[in-house]
Amino acid sequence: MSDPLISVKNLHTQFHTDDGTVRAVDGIDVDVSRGETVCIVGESGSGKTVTSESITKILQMPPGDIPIGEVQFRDVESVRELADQFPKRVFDVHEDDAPGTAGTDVPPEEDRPGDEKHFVIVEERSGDRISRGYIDMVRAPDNALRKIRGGDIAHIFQNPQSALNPVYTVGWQIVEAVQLHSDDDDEAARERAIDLLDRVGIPDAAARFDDYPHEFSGGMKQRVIIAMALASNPDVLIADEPTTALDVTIQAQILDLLAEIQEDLGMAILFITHDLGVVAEIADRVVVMYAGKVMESGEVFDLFESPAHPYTRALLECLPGRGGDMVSIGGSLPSVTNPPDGCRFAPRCPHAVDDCFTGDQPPMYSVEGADQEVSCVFYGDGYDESVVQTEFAAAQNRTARTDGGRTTGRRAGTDTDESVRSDGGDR
Ligand SMILES: Nc1ncnc2c1ncn2[C@@H]1O[C@H](COP(=O)(O)OP(=O)(O)OP(=O)(O)O)[C@@H](O)[C@H]1O
Ligand code: NI
Repeated sequence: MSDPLISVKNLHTQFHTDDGTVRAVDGIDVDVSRGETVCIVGESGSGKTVTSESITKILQMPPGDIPIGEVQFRDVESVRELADQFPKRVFDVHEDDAPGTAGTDVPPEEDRPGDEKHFVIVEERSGDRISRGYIDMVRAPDNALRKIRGGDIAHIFQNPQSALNPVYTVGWQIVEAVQLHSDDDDEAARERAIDLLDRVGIPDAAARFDDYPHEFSGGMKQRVIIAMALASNPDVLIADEPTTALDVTIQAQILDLLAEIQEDLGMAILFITHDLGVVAEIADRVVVMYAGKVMESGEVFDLFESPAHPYTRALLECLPGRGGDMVSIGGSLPSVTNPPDGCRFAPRCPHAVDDCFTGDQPPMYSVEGADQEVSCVFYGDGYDESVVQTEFAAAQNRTARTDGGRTTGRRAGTDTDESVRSDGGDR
């Protein structure tokens, strides 16, 4: 299997505020491969935007800070290009191994202190040519990041208004984006801009070239933004709620457009949304975030078919047409400056047992028979995962019955502890 194009590893993004350190993203892993759409989904405040902005460091730093973690950009062309310009670190090359199976000896991050300068990591060569490696965007200096941002990795945002300059024509703004990444003269750039407008479905593109942003509807503006993002032929598109401001019909059209473009160009898309309906439309893989942590990740059909984490189940039940009513999840996100021990979702989880309230967030366990991983103690040894695979709402009722109504999350489910633990973790 080939490497993902983007590998977010153990990312921690914090904000130092007067009220303490906000742990907005608290050790998450996300992979995105070429041709793949990965959706990060979660409630408001779960850390989706901060994650996406940490990847290319468009995040304001300070107040933002990334004390731990790597964002590996594994585009070998970019690695070669930057390796020529910046100091690079070469790790052991296993030339004897069969192609594509070479092991690497890249030490874990904590064993590479003071290595900031070496953000270009070469893992493998064939002859003199770099064949495998990555750019660690967290450590990359601004001049290296500028090459990648808007070129190899493009961002689109929720509000097209703010991304377009009202005083310049739409055509001119795309020409500018084209020329930023090519040597095209004005004539060639103009032609390319019209092609791009046409590509994103602006009717009569040549005639609209000289129009100003205010002459476009919201949906058409978002198409223009996508055209600008495509101007550089990016390998990765990061889209943060790009359709949230649009009405449903237009939203569906924009999602179709992105899927189409992806099929044509084979780029990787990281798509941020709080809307599981949108996820169902476009995702290949899903990452469910909650309070700065990943609760569950997996292939979209598996995850919708059999959500593993109680939080994912709760989110899915909020979808109209599922589980009857719009059930909203009781309670609210935990404190971001002083998060609880154990699973971040435990205080709101109807299945929580004592182990859910101690230690760190549970590790990511593989879900048997599915392409899915879940951070929930019930998937560990000695637990029976079927306990959490009941309907969320039903489980809530049952908890209320056995508990005589739950006043604190802390004791929820303790009187069912014995039935929950299955000896030796038989399945
Ligand atoms: N500049 C900042 N200073 C302090 N805290 C911040 C800052 N930016 C974000 N946060 C906090 O980080 C956490 C994650 O925010 P983020 O914007 O990533 O959430 P989100 O999942 O994108 O939510 P939404 O769906 O509302 O966009 C929140 O608690 C937020 O208040
Ligand atoms: Ni956001």
